[in-house]
Order: sequence, then C-alpha cells, then structure tokens
Amino acid sequence: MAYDYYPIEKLSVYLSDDGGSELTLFAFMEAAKFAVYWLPFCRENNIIERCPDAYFSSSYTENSETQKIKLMYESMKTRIENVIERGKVDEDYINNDEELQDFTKFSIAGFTRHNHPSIVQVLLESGKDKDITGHGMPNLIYLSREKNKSSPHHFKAGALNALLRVSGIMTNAPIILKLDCDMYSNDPSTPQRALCYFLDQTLWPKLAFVQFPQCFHELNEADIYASEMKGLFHTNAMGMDGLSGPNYVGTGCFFRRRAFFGCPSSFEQPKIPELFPDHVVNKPIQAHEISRQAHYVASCNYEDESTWGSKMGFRYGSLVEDYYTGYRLQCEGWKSIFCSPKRPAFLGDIPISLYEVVSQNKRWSVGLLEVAFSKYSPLTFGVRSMGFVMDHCNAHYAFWPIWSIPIILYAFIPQLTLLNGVTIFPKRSNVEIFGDFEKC
Ligand SMILES: O=c1ccn([C@@H]2O[C@H](COP(=O)(O)OP(=O)(O)O[C@H]3O[C@H](CO)[C@@H](O)[C@H](O)[C@H]3O)[C@@H](O)[C@H]2O)c(=O)[nH]1
Ligand SMILES: [Mn+2]
Repeated sequence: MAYDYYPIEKLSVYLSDDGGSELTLFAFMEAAKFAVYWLPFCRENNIIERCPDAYFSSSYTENSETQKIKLMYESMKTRIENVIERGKVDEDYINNDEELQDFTKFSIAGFTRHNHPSIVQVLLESGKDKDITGHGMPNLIYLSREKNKSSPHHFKAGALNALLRVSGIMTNAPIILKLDCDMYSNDPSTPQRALCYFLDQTLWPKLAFVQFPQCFHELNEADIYASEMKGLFHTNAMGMDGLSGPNYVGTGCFFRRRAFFGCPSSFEQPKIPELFPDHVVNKPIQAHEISRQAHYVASCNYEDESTWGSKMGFRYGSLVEDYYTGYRLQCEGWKSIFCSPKRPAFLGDIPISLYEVVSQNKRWSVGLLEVAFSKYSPLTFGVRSMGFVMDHCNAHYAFWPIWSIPIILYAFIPQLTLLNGVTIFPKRSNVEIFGDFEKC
C-alpha cells in the first residue's frame, strides 16, 4: 500500500486467505487502521524501508515522531499476537457493530477452512477512506474464496484465479503484481520499474510479465541447504532473458491481465463481459451489484464447464503452478522480462530447517514431473511451440528432479564399494588417457 504510486487511488491491494481465518481478517483490519498513519509517515520522511517490521529493525533516526509511530506499530502487533494466542477474535477486540457482523461470517454452523462460503470484505475504499493528512488511501480487499469438499480447489492456482476474477469485477486494473505472503516489498519505486517495460511500445504487444528475482532475508551465512537458489532465480533467468524471457517464479512478478485470456493474437472469452480485461468498472467497489458478482465469481462452481485453468488464468495440473503457467504462456507466444535492480525489489522467507527444505523440494519435484510427463511436455509440445533453445531451458527445469537418481547413486555407491573392497573408479595406471596428458 505504501508504494510510490500516483495517483494512489488507482492502486488496489487484494489479499487471498485460502485458510478462511477470522484471525487473518482481524490482522488486516488492524493493518488498515495502522496504514492511515504509516503511509503519510513514509511519504513525508522519504522512507525507503516501507515494511514497518524491516524499518524498525534497521538503524532509523529516533525522534518523537518515530517513537510515536513505533509505539503504534508495537501495540498493533501485540493485539494481533493476543488474538492469535486466544485463537479467536474476542468481543473486547471488536470496535463496532459493523466489525461484529464481519466476524460472525466465520462462526456460521459447519464453517471450516475446507468448507465455507466466499467472503469478500472491503477494508479500505479509495475515494472514501483518507489518511490522517487527508490524502486518499488505496483499496484494500480481503478475499476468502468459497470451498467445499466436493469441488476441486486446485491449491494456489485456484486461489489466484479466484483473485483474478474478484479483482476483475471490483477494479479490473490492467497490471497485476503477484506477491506471496512470505515476501515483503523492499523498494517503493518497484511499480515504476515494471511499468517502464509495459509502456514500451516495442515490447507491449507480446509482453506478458516482468519477473523480479526471488531474494531472501535472514539467510544464514553458510546457507547449508542451498536454499538461495541463485542458479534458478538469477543466473538462468538472466540467460533466458536473452531469449523469450524468464520463467514465472510464483512471486515478485508483474502481469498484464490480458495475458491470462489467451494468446496475443486470439482472445479467450470469459463467461461474463465484466471479466473482459479491457472492461472499465464504473461502479464503487462497495456497490451491491459489484459485491454480488464478486461473491459469484469466487464460488466453487463458477469454473464448472469453463476453460479456467486450462486456457485461461493460472494453469491447473501441476503443483508448481508458477513454472507451469509461465511455460504455457511462453508456448502461447507471450514474452517476459527479467528485472533485477541492485536493491532487491522484494525480500522473502527461506526454508531454514531440513524438514522444510525436503518438503519444498518434494513438492517442486512432483510438480515439475507432472509437467514433464503431461501432454504439454517440453519434449513434445514445448519444442513445437517455442523453438529448440527456449524449450531446452524449460525442459531443463521439467526434468530437473531426475538429477536425484545420479546424485543418490553417487552418494551411496562409493561408500558401499569401499566397504566391500570393490574398485569402481579406474586406477590411474590403467588409463591410457592420463599417460597421454602427462606426455602433453
Ligand atoms: O493451497 C494453497 C497453497 C499455497 N498458497 C499460497 O502460495 C504461496 C506460496 O507458498 P509457500 O509455502 O511460500 O511455498 P514455496 O515453496 O516457498 O513457494 C515457491 O514455490 C511455489 C510452487 O512452485 C510458488 O507458488 C511460490 O511462489 C514459490 O515461492 C503462499 O503465499 C501461500 O499462501 C495458497 O494460496 N493456496
Ligand atoms: Mn515461500
């Protein structure tokens, strides 16, 4: 919300809560109340570190103003932590009837994270809500899509498609930033950087997304599990940027809304005209009609008999919806750009325990193999759609899990042969080639 973006009223922040938790809604209500102080504070003091947590742990100038806002931030944090500890939002944390009504939606009979109606909650409305200096605030909207056990939810890709549609109904901005909940924005000028590419007339017709690298904070010095993934997020992306562009890596990526509706030359029509990417919303986001439609497009059966997940939106069928979606967009002829400024645009959390690393790698491996052995495999489909070199880059990812076989063999066989006295590596004297090298 604190981006350097003018006019700020054109910015809308959507939060997807796939867990359907009143605690998350409470945290966001608190964040909205704090934001009316924090945004003018950042603007007037030219703060670069706009994530409050990062700002207060940096070496900032202490004065009465910073002390006051820090106190506010700390008390907000304590309130949220208390609510999380209790596991529910008690009455003493609810300020008025309106808030009470919002929270009762979570206490209807049978409400669980896997089974509940869709909840769309406008926490801030641009044009109406102002900060303490009278400047406008961006829109802030909470969404928990409908879930029930009989409809497939398609994990993160499903959540993102619901977000795409709800944001389409409410504001329908042509450019979308997708950010994971474990990342924060580290540079207030990032939207300008991305927009420079989108506004370039030579790139525009085929440009689908601008990807920033995933960078992490709190990396331990040795990074013993090699979680920084420099090869994946930096080196390979830079190379692919010289071809059709990098892959989408799930977060820190600016998309053009149009890219989710078919290839550059043919448009895939959504069911309702309000979801067309060029539709201009001319009703306030709290209007009854908008709210009704937002609930409708966030419902479980909205996608029935539609091409959402196959030809439209984020693609279903792989646990790595990011790789799969980026790859399919490139197959359709879309291009992408890699933007890696000196100051990281986003910073995120990294898995730090062995258990987390193993489960992340397992998830990625299963997801990549799902693509490798699907009808859209880079070996068959990709190579025809994007040419050999670009496809080779994508195939390198899809078949990456197969590396585990030689690595496991290499990890065990030398020890086993050593214990059993078997020689597997050639003896130096047995190999002619060494002799030849020596002669050289
Ligand atoms: O059913 C789900 C599962 C996940 N998420 C969200 O997905 C995001 C990423 O999940 P995380 O646990 O952080 O996974 P990572 O392994 O760190 O994610 C990497 O790998 C994922 C799969 O390729 C990508 O989606 C991520 O963007 C990428 O950072 C989070 O914001 C979650 O809230 C959902 O919304 N619904
Ligand atoms: Mn993550």
